[in-house]
Amino acid sequence: MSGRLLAAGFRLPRQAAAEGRIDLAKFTSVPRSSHSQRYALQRIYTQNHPARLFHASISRQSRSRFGPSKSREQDLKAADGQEELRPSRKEKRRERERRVQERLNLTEDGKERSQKERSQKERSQKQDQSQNGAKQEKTRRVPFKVVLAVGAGFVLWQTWKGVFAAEPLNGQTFSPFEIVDQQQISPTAFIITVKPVISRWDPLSGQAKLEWIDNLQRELSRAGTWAVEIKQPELQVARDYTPLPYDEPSTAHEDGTQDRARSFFFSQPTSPTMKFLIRKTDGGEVSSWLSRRKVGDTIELRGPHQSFNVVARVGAEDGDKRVVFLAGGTGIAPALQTANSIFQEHQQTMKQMPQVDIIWANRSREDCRPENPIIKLLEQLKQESQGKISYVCTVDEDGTFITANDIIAKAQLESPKQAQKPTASPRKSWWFSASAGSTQANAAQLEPPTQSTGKDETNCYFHSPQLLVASAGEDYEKINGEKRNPKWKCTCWKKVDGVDLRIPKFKNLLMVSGPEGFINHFAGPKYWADGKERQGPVGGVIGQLAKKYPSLTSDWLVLKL
Ligand SMILES: Cc1cc2nc3c(=O)[nH]c(=O)nc-3n(C[C@H](O)[C@H](O)[C@H](O)COP(=O)(O)OP(=O)(O)OC[C@H]3O[C@@H](n4cnc5c(N)ncnc54)[C@H](O)[C@@H]3O)c2cc1C
Repeated sequence: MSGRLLAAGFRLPRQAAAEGRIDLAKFTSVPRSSHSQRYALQRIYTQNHPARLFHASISRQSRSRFGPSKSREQDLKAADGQEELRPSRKEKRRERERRVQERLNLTEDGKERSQKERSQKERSQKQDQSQNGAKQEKTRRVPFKVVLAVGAGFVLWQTWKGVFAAEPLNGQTFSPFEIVDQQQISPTAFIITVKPVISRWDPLSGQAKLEWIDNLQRELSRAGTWAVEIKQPELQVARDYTPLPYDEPSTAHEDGTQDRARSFFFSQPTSPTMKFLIRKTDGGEVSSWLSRRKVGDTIELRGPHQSFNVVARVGAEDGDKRVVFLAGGTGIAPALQTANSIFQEHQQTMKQMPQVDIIWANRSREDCRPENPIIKLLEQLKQESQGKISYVCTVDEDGTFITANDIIAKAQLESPKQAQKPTASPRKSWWFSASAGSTQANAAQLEPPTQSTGKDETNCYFHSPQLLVASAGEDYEKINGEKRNPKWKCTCWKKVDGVDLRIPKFKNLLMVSGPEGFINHFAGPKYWADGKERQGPVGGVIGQLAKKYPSLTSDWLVLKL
């Protein structure tokens, strides 16, 4: 077959060349071995010559014998006009080039795509970055939101704490108390009894709240003087008022002893209520408003505000210490607190209890009647303390005023001449008995001072008259805004047989409480400095007495309330 084809293939171009239709020189370079090239010659021939029919017949023959190749069939079809001719080499090359180009284009496209992708990627990266930035911004914003949320939560919590979760009585917010009793004891004075209002929002149960108030009063009444503020809501002003000693229930101790139950006002000793003795002052903003309150009304209290730690100041050295209290009118309330706290402190050691003498000055006779609950209370304290607490009631109407002689008598002041007289050797306290054997040995036991303060009493906060002048009566450290603990430990030093020992040099107390004029008359005025009312130097009647009786300066502290 190939021979015939070849013959046909070469004969036809020659004939065509003879007829001048093709240039055979062109075909010399065509390798004969290549079937495709030979076929290309045929194509050239048949394209331009009617002899294609011959070619078609040959093709038909070969097709019948071997079956047409696909390309040949295409050619035949093309010859028959049914199909397009197979692509020439050039076309193929073009096609190839095109494909290459396409591929290149593709690559370029790819490149483009990759570029696009890259740019897209970059864009997406940028987007991502921007998103990340946004996220970062978000994350940056999140803490801000968190801060806001925390801040809002804190404010809410503080509000909740302040309004609902605060202690039933605290120094920051006013707490509602209900008036459960009101007792008129004289034309101008009355006692109100209040108990905390129980709200369903309270974190403490009703009973727990009452117990809390009970414990607070018990704790405070053992230290010294304290007061709470009562608010006048219409004018938004508040004044200090002194709670009366509360009813003390019976308490059992580990050593088997038991404190007696004390009930000043109620048959039932345990009554978690607070009582105030209030005098209505003409034109007074708060006292007048309080006098118009009825049982069932609500008043608002803030505190407690502790002032003098009388137990720490008077001490319990030998039982020979004295407290003289000059009280004018409602000034009896801190006098009762003082007597009660000293009595509480020494209930188990009555021998060491200082003598407490109260001189109560009143304007009207009515205030000193035995039916007056305050007189009853004083009487009860007197009896329970076995005379260690005593009281005298003076009435202006009767012309019985407190005089300088009363102070001298109660304080048992001695003039220097009397003081020079030989006296019995002083009784020894447990501090002295501890140093009875070897003073040096016991000195070490009692922690001798690392720096010798010697006789310098000015460093002793509780017992120094010099430090007391500028004191605002703040004997307690603030804990959570409340004054609860003694502010300073006493660092008084006392020389025993030439050795400095850490022994508090206790002082007698001469306390003056009442209206401003009363205090000014007996102890001289207080003064204001740095927003606080200071004790000021001792003046008035006591100041005059101190000139005559030096022991009033050396052995006594004058406290103004
Ligand atoms: C620690 C402490 C504890 C206290 N404890 C008690 C207590 O237990 N019981 C008690 O009753 N009191 C107590 N007081 C006193 C109490 O705080 C009040 O001072 C008292 O009740 C008078 O207050 P008020 O608002 O009624 O009178 P305020 O309005 O303060 O008036 C006081 C006086 O000044 C006069 N006055 C007021 N404004 C004027 C003016 N513009 N011009 C001239 N005169 C004026 C009034 O007529 C009145 O006589 C205590 C005080 C302190 C500091």
